[in-house]
Formats: sequence, structure tokens, C-alpha cells
Amino acid sequence: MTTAATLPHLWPAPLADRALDATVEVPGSKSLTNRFLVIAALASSPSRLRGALLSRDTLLMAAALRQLGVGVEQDGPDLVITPGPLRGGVTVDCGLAGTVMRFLPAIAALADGPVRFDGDTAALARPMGPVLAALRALGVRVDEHGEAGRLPFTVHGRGSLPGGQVDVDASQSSQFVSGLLLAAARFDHGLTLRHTGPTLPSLPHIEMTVDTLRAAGATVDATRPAIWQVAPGVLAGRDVRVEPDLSNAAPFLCAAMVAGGAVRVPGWPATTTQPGGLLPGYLERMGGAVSLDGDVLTVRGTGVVRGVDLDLHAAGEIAPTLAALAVLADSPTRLRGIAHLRGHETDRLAALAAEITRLGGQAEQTADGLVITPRPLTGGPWHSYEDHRMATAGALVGLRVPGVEVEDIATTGKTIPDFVGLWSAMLDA
Ligand SMILES: O=C(O)C1=C[C@@H](OP(=O)(O)O)[C@@H](O)[C@H](O)C1
Ligand SMILES: C=C(OP(=O)(O)O)C(=O)O
Repeated sequence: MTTAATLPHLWPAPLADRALDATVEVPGSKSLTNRFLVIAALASSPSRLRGALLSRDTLLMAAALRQLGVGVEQDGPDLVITPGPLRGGVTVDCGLAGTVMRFLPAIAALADGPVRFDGDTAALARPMGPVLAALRALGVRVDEHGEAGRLPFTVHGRGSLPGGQVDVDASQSSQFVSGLLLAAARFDHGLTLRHTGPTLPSLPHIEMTVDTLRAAGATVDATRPAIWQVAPGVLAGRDVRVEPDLSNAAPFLCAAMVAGGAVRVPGWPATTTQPGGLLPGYLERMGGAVSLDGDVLTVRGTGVVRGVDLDLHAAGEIAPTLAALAVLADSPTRLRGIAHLRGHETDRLAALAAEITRLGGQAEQTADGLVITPRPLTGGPWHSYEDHRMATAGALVGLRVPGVEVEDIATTGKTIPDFVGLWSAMLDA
């Protein structure tokens, strides 16, 4: 296992010198792990998570819940969560995790005192305003300590919340909706939430929230467009297995497209709410051959990648990986529906355009995406902007372009504990 401490600041991305033939065990889903943790913390009895992701984002969630008075223990490879009374007078470190900064403020409103939220410097740029406005509309006092609608802030927990109805503009992030719904069963009257904005990104992630709540016994009505209603009720402690992170499978599966050969990912779910479940269809459109045998997903490539016109509003999370693939295609690609990527770990549209251009490629930002025109590339540094998906995108480009050096590859630890080890093993298999 490669540890962050031993990784060079500029990581020479390995070239693929032959067709691949590898099986990659992808760690658990960040989005599922952090939802299960939050629901388990609010449940009426303990829970066990099997196959949970143990990476920076989920360890931050676990640490935050412990601060709030919840027991989160490792038991071998499992996490055991023991709910307790939620306590205030604490600080939550969000790091750069959208799920921590957007899921926990509504939980903090149920604590018995103030909860301060802070995070990485890069996190202070991420939009939070609609979450804070919704909490205020529900009667919660929120003090902001920096720029309006940004971290850091303090949520003054009051032990309980009446709940009721609230409007939220979630066009910048689906996590604004998910965060409120996750806490809503514990509000006295539950919650009816209406999304008011012009667009709604990452709908599968909202469906994931609804699914995981229902699985814990919540009554959720999602029959009306852009309206969700959670009835007040008890959430049950559960014993659950976390699916592999299909978005983190993306760079590995794309590697087969770039290098040729086959990459297999076991544990692929037959049905899923993860947006990474859309990836096989995208890769087929880009020239890959995809098959699912039992629970093993295989992508076979020839090294020839087709450019494509894709609306990624449902699966913006995998856009950086697909952008890297598009750079190596034989025709232009347009990625649409992803204006909200400007509020991710970094402004991903700007970052991708800058890094592709730095290597001699052509990438233009549009109002809601990118247009990428393949050009011959030369090696050089690829900056990561503290963004795990920018770092893995650099690794993918480096499979084909000699001399790509990914800055701060250790930032992949946000959602994959050992990206470099898995990547090297895939290339050496
Ligand atoms: O709820 C979640 O677990 C997530 C929702 C999405 O956020 P946005 O809607 O902000 O894109 C996604 O990009 C993020 O990686 C995880
Ligand atoms: C947008 C992402 O993360 P976050 O959960 O921090 O929003 C991501 O993982 O691509």
C-alpha cells in the first residue's frame, strides 16, 4: 500500500505500454457510506456497515458524528454506529467534503447547543447559502463567520425542530436537498421540501437519499416533480453492505479504453442509485465494449476512443474522468449540463480547461460545460487543485501522454485510500 507520506509532490503518471488485463477491487461508495452513517446516527438502535469506504471524506463524517455524541467504532473491516443524544458545543471539520458540509447542518439543528462548521480553505468557496436559508426558514438560528452563504458558520441546535415546509434552490447542488431530507424524519412534523431553481443536478443522488431513508423505515413521498415529503418517524438501525464506488471505478474502466485490453470491476450492483451506474452506457457510446457477467463489469477497449455529445447533469461527478478520456479521443466531445461543477472541490470546468490547455490540448468552457477537441499533447505538470477527480483525470491522460506529472496525487485520498497502489497493480497485472 502506498501511503500519502511516501507519495512525491509531482507523481510521474505511468504510461500504459501494453493492453490491460486487470481486475480492480474498487472501495466502497462515498455517497452511500456517508448516507448510511448519518441515518445510523439518527436511528433508534445500532447499525453495522460492511464494505464502508474508509477515506478522508468518510473519516471526516465519522469524526463529526463522534463530536456530536454518536458512537462510531471500527470492528475489523466494519463500522459499528451507536446513536446517542446529539450534543452541541462542538466544532465539525468538513475538510473539503460536500457531504459533510451539506448533510450535517440539519442534524446539528437537532443537537442541544451550538455546532460550528469549518473546513479546508478550498471549502470556503463552496456554496452553502440555500442550506443556511432553509434552516433559518425552519426557525433555526445560524451565525455566519465569513463570506455570506459560505463556511464557517454556527448552527444553534435547539434539541428538536418543528419542520413543516421549505423551498430550496438546489440548482448548485443536489446535496442541499439530500441534507435536509436525511434529517427530516426526526423533525416533529417531518418536512415537505420543494426545489425552486431552474435546473437540478445529480438527481440519482437524491434518489439514493430517498432509497436509503426508505430502507431504514422512513415514509418518503417522491411522486411529485421536484417535491419530496418525509413523514416524521423512527429510523431503524440496520446491517448493510455498501456497494463499490462506481464513480471511482470510472478511471480504471476508462484505462481499458485508453490502453486497450480489459478491466474488470467485481461487485457491480444489478441496480443502483449511484450515478456511476450510467458509466457503462457512456463508455459504449465512446467505443468501449461493456459486459456484465454476474456481478463483474468488464470494459474492453481498443485504444481508439470516440468523441461524444453527453448531457451529464445526472452524473456530473464523473465528468472530469470523461473529460480526460475525451482528450484522447479521435473526434471532439461536448459535455453539457454541468454548470454546477464550478462549485465542486474546485471550479472543475476552469481547472479541466486549464490543465488540458497546458499540455497543448484544446478545451473551451461553455455556459454549462466543456468542448474538447483532441490535439497531440506533450508531457508536463498536471495540477490537481486539491481535487481527487482532477488527480485521477491526470493519471488517465498520463497513460497515453509521456511525461505527465500529477501534482498532489495524494489528494485522491479524499475518496480512495490507495489510488496509486490500485493504479500500479492494474498496470502490472
Ligand atoms: O449526495 C452526494 O453524495 C453527492 C452528490 C453530488 O453533488 P452535486 O449535486 O453537488 O454535484 C455529487 O457530485 C457528489 O460527489 C456526491
Ligand atoms: C463533487 C464531489 O464531492 P463532494 O461530495 O465533496 O461534493 C465529488 O466527489 O466529485
